[in-house]
Amino acid sequence: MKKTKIGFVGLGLIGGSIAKAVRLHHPDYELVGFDKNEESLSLAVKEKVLNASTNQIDHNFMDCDFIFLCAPVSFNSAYLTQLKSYINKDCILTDAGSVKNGIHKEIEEVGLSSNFIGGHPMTGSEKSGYKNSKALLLENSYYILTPTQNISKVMIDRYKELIESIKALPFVMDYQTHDFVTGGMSHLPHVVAASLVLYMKEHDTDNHLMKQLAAGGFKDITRIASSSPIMWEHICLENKDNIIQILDDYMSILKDFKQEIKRGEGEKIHALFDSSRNFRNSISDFGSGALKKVYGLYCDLKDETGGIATIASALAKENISIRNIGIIHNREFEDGVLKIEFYKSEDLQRAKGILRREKYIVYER
Ligand SMILES: NC(=O)C1=CN([C@@H]2O[C@H](COP(=O)(O)OP(=O)(O)OC[C@H]3O[C@@H](n4cnc5c(N)ncnc54)[C@H](O)[C@@H]3O)[C@@H](O)[C@H]2O)C=CC1
Ligand SMILES: O=C(O)C(=O)Cc1ccc(O)cc1
Repeated sequence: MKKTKIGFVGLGLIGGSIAKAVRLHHPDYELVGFDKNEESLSLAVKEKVLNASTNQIDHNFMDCDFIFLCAPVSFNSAYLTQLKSYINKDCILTDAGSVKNGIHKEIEEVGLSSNFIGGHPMTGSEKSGYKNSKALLLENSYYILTPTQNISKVMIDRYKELIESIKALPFVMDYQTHDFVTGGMSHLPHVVAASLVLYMKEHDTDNHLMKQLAAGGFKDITRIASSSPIMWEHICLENKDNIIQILDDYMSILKDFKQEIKRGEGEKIHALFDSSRNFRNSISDFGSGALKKVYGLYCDLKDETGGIATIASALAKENISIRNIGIIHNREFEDGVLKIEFYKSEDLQRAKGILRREKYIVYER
């Protein structure tokens, strides 16, 4: 029987992570890749993530069951015409781009709509490149699929199966809804994070006191300002109409803050923060969060040296893998608590039992 074959165009953070996840869960699949960065390609071949690499779109892409386009958004469409000659009728062509309207239109123009299902993993990082890619990056994350009107249900189901097999969570929607929703929950926050950093850069004191003294809040909210400028240039240009409308709506909320502060209206300022706090608290950090399906808990630390290590080793002894662990401080937990995330719901349930048995106070939000 023919082995499942998957082609990758662009093997950076996302392409590399998808390829590594497929390799982890399907060691027998044949993976081929093209990237303009030859170092990434040779590393991927050396690590046996790819079976073969190429420095152009060529016969290596023949007979693929899936082809993933994972270059920066506007570069993905550049390869459609070349790829078309290698794509057979059952090949699922997909992308990983953060914006969908451009690629859906190009796909229509090139005549590949019976092969195309847009794809967008709702996970990532401010880092880029194959060297930062990880097999587990996509695990438990939503993975949005935007099928064309012309694609068969059988093809959608095949794509969903692949995504589920690498432990991500497929979520189907039309590409227009995708671009509005990601505009509000991902593109706007990236623009806001960048603008906060630029505010500090341009308005700090001569001896850089803001930069030196910036607390956790500034760092939390601006982590994503370290993301790839080329990626965000493409996203802003491709989702221009949505982002402009969203920025207008956002700026009107900023104006409300400015107006109430100017008027010295304590009650109204309070109401803005209160309404925001209530809504933020209704978004679970775990489970049904907008970006990641994560299983986690908060736990009060005992006041002793090596407190985190004690908890980590109690869980390790029971073979529970920790996805993420760290102390957080916020208004809700003013003294700081330990936030622990797990890969699986069963691990969360077992960890809760173990920690409560050890007399830790455990919270879920
Ligand atoms: N970074 C993130 O957190 C997320 C990114 N995405 C989307 O995934 C796509 C890839 O992003 P990343 O992997 O983060 O970027 P990246 O910069 O890590 O990787 C992009 C890869 O494409 C290659 N590349 C660039 N131009 C190319 C060209 N003309 N031809 C062939 N290869 C080319 C680069 O050498 C690099 O290996 C983008 O469309 C982005 O919108 C989606 C979800 C999350
Ligand atoms: O690092 C983060 O928190 C992100 O928000 C990453 C990210 C960037 C772009 C996407 O299209 C999806 C996710």
